[in-house]
Amino acid sequence: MSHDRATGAVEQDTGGAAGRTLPPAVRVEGLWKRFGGQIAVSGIDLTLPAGRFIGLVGPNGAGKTTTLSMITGLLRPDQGRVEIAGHDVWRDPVAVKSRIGVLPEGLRLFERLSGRELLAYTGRLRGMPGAEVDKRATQLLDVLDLAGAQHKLVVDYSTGMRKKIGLAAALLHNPEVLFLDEPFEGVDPVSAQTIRGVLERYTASGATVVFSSHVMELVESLCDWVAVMAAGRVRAQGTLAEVCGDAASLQEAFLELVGANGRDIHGPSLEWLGGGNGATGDTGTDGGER
Ligand SMILES: Nc1ncnc2c1ncn2[C@@H]1O[C@H](COP(=O)(O)OP(=O)(O)OP(=O)(O)O)[C@@H](O)[C@H]1O
Repeated sequence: MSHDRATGAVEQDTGGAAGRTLPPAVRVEGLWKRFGGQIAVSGIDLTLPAGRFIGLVGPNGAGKTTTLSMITGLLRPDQGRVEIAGHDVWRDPVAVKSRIGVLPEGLRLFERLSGRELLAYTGRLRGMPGAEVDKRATQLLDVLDLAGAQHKLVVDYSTGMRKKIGLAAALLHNPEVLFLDEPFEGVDPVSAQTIRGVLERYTASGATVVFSSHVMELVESLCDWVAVMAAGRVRAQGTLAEVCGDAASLQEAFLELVGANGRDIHGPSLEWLGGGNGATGDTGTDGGER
């Protein structure tokens, strides 16, 4: 495989195993999205290989959520194509949706169902046999440490519990590709470890995880493939080693790629900030006590 960090061009390793050539988990060509005058995603190309743990990183407003929404069929692109496991997302939505699991940002759940009922309902929507749904739900609730809360209403779940039940719902039908938007945000370290264990087990079986995150250390420790976005464009994509290049860490490579390295954080604009310099910054003559 060859790779160009600057343009993000990648000659694809197709993930072929034992003479079998797998299509990439995700292939994106010329994808655009505008919101009024704002270009959120600017004609990107992405090829994400199957069977990898893939991190999509970028600063706030880079276009990660918009991209993931278009890839998973939640938001219609203005232009461009998306294929998942060789199926066109917009021409063949049923084939695609049966193959993917999605944990979107700001996940909306059925709040008046219990965690177990939510999984039962998700299984029925997916057309799965009830006994199989029951078996998998019990295992997922157990592994994700939600067994004790399975009969509690989702509305009463904490942020971390909501992420975990959302993940269980996304995994229930054993998808080929799992998309997670900020899965670790608002999650405590114990729950994060649990989620991480489940995802590692899932990818070890040959499935693909694509997740967005701002936490470079996390991406560096979990992912073997990374795509970096900034200002609606893909700045680099490839294996972790390729994207890092000569940089000491993904964090350093990231700052360089998004053009934030050496940015002056000691400029004059916040000179009023910090203790001991006067509460109001009022330099007028009427400064006495009232
Ligand atoms: N529904 C919308 N209407 C208008 N503008 C939008 C909408 N959704 C996203 N945008 C804009 O598109 C750009 C990309 O947003 P997006 O949410 O995809 O970024 P992101 O990389 O996920 O950011 P973050 O890391 O902060 O979640 C931003 O400038 C955002 O303001």
